[in-house]
Formats: sequence, C-alpha cells, structure tokens
Amino acid sequence: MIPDRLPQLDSIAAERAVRRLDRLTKPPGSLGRLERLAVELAAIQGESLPQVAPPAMLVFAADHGVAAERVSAFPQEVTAQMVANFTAGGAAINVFARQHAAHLEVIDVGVATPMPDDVARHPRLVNEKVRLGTANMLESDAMTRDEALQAMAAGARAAKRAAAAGCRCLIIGEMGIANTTASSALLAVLTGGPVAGLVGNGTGLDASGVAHKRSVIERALGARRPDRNDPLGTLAAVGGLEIAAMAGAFLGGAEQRLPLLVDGFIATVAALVARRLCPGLREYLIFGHRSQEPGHELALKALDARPLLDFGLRLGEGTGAALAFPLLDSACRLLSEMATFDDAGIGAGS
Ligand SMILES: Cc1cc2ncn([C@H]3O[C@H](COP(=O)(O)O)[C@@H](O)[C@H]3O)c2cc1C
Ligand SMILES: O=C(O)c1cccnc1
Repeated sequence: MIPDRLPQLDSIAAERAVRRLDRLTKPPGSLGRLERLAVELAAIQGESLPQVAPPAMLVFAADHGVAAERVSAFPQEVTAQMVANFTAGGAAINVFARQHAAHLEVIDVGVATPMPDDVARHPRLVNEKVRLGTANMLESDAMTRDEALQAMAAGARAAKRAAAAGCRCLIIGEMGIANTTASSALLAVLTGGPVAGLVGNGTGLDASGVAHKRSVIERALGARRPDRNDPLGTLAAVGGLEIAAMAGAFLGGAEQRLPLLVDGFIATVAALVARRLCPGLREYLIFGHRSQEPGHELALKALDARPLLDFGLRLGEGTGAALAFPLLDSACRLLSEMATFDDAGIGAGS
C-alpha cells in the first residue's frame, strides 16, 4: 500500500503558469509568494490553470491508550464527543467547511468510546475502525505494523473518495485526545531531537502536567526503543491510528495529484512519517500554518517547510489548513481570471 513512487510534478504546466503570470496586468513577480504558490499548484495538478475548489476536509479520529497516563488536559471520552459534534456541524472545522463549500468527511479509524446510533450511522461519518484505540505505549507497542498499514489504507481510501467526488485539494485534520503525546514521541524518534525541547501543553496542561507528559514520553521511548530508520515500526510503536491514516491520506492524495494542505503539529508529524516512507511526497505538501505547539518548529524544519500563516492556533482538526485554503484559491483565480497585458491593451514593461 505504500507507493514506490509518486507521479512526477508537471514541469510543462509549471512553465506555462510562469509564462502566464508574467503576462498578467501587474509588474512581474509583484504578487510574491502567491505567484510561487500558483506555479506549485500547476505543477502538482498538471494543469496550467489549476483549481483547488472544492476542497475536501478529511478529519481522522482515533483514541490513544496513553491517555490513561493523564497526558492530556481532557479525558479520552472527548474524542467520541467531538466526533458527535463534527457530525452535528458544531466544531470549528465545520464552520470552515461550510464557509468553503468543502466536502467534509470524518473517518473513525479507532475511537474507543461507543457512539450513539445517530452518530455512528451519520452519513458524514465513515467507519474504518481498525481497533478500539491504541494500546498504552508505556506498556506495549501502540499497535502492530499490520494495524498501522490498515489505518494508512483507510486514509488512502478517503483521499481516493475525495478525488472521485471531484475535490481538487485535500485538507487533512485529526481528532484524538492525547495525540500530541504520540506525535511528540514520533517526532523525537524520527528527528533524534530531545523530548524536552518538543513537548508542549497540547489542549492546555499546566507546567507540572507538561513535565509529567515529557517523563511519560521518555519512559515510553526507553521501553519501546523504536528504530528511527524504520518509520513504519516507529509509527506502530508510539504513533496513533489517526496519525497513520493521515500519513496514508497524504500518500493517497499525492497519487491522485491533489495538492495537500498540511495543518498543525500533528498533521505535520504525520506528513513527516509519510515522507520518510515515500520521499517524493514533499513536493505535494503545502503547509497551512505554524502551530503554537513547540515541536511544530522542529517538524517543519525536518520537512524544510515555511507555513503560509502564523496565527497562534493550537487546535488541530484541520483548522489551520482550512484557514490557509483561501490563499490557494486566490493563487488559482489569479491565473484563470486576471487579464493579460494583451487582453487589457496595456503596454508591458521592458
Ligand atoms: C474540545 C476539544 C476539541 C478539539 N479539537 C481538536 N483538538 C485537539 O486536541 C487534541 C490533542 O491535544 P492533547 O494531546 O492535549 O489531548 C486532539 O484531539 C486535537 O485534535 C481538540 C481538543 C479538545 C479538548
Ligand atoms: O497543532 C496541532 O495540530 C495541535 C496542537 C494542540 C492540540 N491539538 C493539535
């Protein structure tokens, strides 16, 4: 299921986009980073006039056994309660999905708490449960390699459904209480960075809570000893089902030539795992925002990424990526809607 290679970027479409941008009624290069974004989107989609609307918003949900160690300010049950909120349309990501007429799907790859029937059968919720939450990484591997692959496959299926529904880019988000702990553990292993520098307060732990979370991660890494050169084994040992599914959605989306808008800390760590599994992924990734979670800086550095927005968000769900979506849409609209010097009868500069 992990692709050997991804489609090459389309350099001809990119070149055409560059030429068109230079003929539009503005001084060449005057729209700065927006112009580079337009060219990137053309290369990814293989279209000189790329289009990112409508977007798909894919929210992967799962629970974490390590939540039992009280590493989050909120209890595990909140994952299922938020899934209900996503189906009812009341979460922050729902607001942005409506704003951008997005195709929103919530994919349950491992929520542990049972959900009421009306939630479980809701058309917006896709049941891809691999298991009822991961195991506590202090006691055993969070999941098996096979379970990590199953979750990745569920993510790839969601990306393919979005492409088949006519969506032109993916916004990939998550919900899973304690998933900043799993993401921090993954990041520490994959980058070799010290746990102390990358652990944050997640949903709002106080200083002693953060110190405890750090100690839980350090003990888990000591017990599991994941091999940083084995991204799948690391994902299975200390990762999460929704993180694996996001990694699969990134790879599946790239196979469909969809631009991939990466959200905050957790999504970036999932993208890092996916990139380690398939290096060609990097060129499909567009980073929406810089999260307040301190480990995000290191994750972005490992991917050589500069996010579009810096808004002080620390929510997840895909919200930071959704906020950046209008920038991608503007970049596409420039190419397709702006007049050229010839169209407008304006003389180009020398
Ligand atoms: C009501 C609520 C809504 C959320 N939406 C996203 N998260 C975010 O917080 C969680 C990660 O933080 P930690 O590791 O500290 O548990 C994830 O579920 C993430 O998506 C939420 C958290 C809460 C409480
Ligand atoms: O940036 C994120 O993804 C994030 C940060 C804190 C809590 N949940 C998610």
